[in-house]
Amino acid sequence: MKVELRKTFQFEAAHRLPHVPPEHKCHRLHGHSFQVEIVVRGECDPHLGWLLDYGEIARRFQPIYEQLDHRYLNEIAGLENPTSEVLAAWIWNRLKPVLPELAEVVVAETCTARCVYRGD
Ligand SMILES: Nc1nc2c(c(=O)[nH]1)N=C([C@H](O)[C@H](O)COP(=O)(O)OP(=O)(O)OP(=O)(O)O)CN2
Ligand SMILES: [Zn+2]
Repeated sequence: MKVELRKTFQFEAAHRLPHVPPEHKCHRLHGHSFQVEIVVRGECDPHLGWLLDYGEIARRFQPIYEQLDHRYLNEIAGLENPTSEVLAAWIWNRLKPVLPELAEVVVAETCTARCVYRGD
């Protein structure tokens, strides 16, 4: 039985988008409660009744979370232009090697906008 698990995390961070025109609101320093959804897909273990412990997803995401929470994202290597798209790919590149079942990274800066990255 193939299943998909979704585990959501929230972190607080500041950013600005240096490549948009100076009059764009996102050119200014501002902050978000970022929501990150980690999605894994695979075969459900018939004995355990799960693909992966949700807690295991959290443990593997934790070192990445610590690099992001309460940070100024523009100061982090690879996040000099921290759009949702760049951040989703940045998380994917760090998580996929330790979580091979990873299928999607979803990044939401606000309640109304989100970016989905599937590694391609
Ligand atoms: N494709 C992208 N567009 C925008 C990004 C992004 O990362 N990728 N980022 C921003 C800003 O960081 C902004 O903080 C979030 O934008 P927006 O959804 O427009 O925020 P609002 O809360 O102001 O949205 P409203 O629905 O208009 O209130 C901008 N664009
Ligand atoms: Zn923003």
